[in-house]
Amino acid sequence: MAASSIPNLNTLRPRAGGPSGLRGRRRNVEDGELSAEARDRIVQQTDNDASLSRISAVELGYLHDPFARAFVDGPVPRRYPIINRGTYARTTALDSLVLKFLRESGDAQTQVISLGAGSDTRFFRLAVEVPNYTQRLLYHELDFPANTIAKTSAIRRSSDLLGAIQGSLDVPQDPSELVFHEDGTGMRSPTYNLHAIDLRTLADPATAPSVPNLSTTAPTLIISECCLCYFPPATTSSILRTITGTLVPSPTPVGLILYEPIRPHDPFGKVMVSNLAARGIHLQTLEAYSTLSRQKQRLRDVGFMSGQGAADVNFAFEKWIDTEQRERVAGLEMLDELEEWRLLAQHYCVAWGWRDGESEVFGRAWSDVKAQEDGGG
Ligand SMILES: C[S@@+](CC[C@H](N)C(=O)[O-])C[C@H]1O[C@@H](n2cnc3c(N)ncnc32)[C@H](O)[C@@H]1O
Repeated sequence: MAASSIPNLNTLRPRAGGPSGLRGRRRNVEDGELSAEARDRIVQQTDNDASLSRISAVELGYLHDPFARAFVDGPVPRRYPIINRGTYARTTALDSLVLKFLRESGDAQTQVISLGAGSDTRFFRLAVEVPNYTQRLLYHELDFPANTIAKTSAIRRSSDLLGAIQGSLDVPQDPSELVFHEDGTGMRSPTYNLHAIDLRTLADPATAPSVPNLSTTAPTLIISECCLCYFPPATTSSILRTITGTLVPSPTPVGLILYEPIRPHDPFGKVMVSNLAARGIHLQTLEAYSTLSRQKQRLRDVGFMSGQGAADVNFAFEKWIDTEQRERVAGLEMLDELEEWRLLAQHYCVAWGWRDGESEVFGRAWSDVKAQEDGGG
């Protein structure tokens, strides 16, 4: 397993003797030992791990995703059963929040801004699964140039990815609607847009780069799936304030979905933190937003005042996914240690919050989503 394969459900599994465990590691990589470029590279490469986990879950039948393979060449190692289940639960949980928002929006134009999207396939899956929504959806993915260049090149090579984008356009035949940047770092279209932007440059609204094709008025869903956790808490708040204050200002409704690790202070959490440190990653948000209530408070602090909710992945798997699907997933692979799955899944959370304008689109979409209280099962 690659040393850069962090941090998701895969490598945070605290199995001391296992391939991703601590045994054999003599010391952690201290922050000061790495240059800023080296630290950025480690963070960029976390996408590779997310992508490999997605493919493992797809190939074993957990997820249906005809696009996951388009971003990775060669054989993909099979992940542990609890990791595959985690990838399934996380993807399904986030999908359900996204779909509730799109469904509730009806015929209105909508927008998604996916921060640190990496090789994420959500837009492409939506384009084929719910094409009636994606024709009215402006979808923006932001990541480091290193990752958007790779994704742009994969899109150019893949008739399936291109077909999904073209199929989402109202006028699929018009080639002028789909433009690849000359430098190969991204692309734009009336639906799918890929931007090479270092998110830290959004922290200061005065110098933030423009995001082409961004609507200031369409109800907007921001997704951070294991991304904002890489920044200091003050930087994540500034980035979110720039988006909600300058790029998509009030009264446009804006919702946010976060997926990131939590609970660093119990024995499992401590190993999780050590595993990350051994690879040169110090997640500052993990300390600051360590519980579900702290996650909800942070959402309020950055202006998502109309509503907030949070749940760990174990809760989302138990309460959001219907019995039939859970039984299907349970039948795919033997899960030796149910307790290990629960522990792992309790250390990742989905948090969501919104600022509604008059339309109250997020309130209608999300107010009935089952949230979890801290300490609750
Ligand atoms: C763990 S990966 C998650 C990828 C994707 N969201 C998923 O869940 O499959 C984290 C992503 O955040 C991106 N990222 C982290 N810091 C970033 C920054 N400063 N600017 C742009 N992207 C960043 C990384 O490059 C990487 O693609």
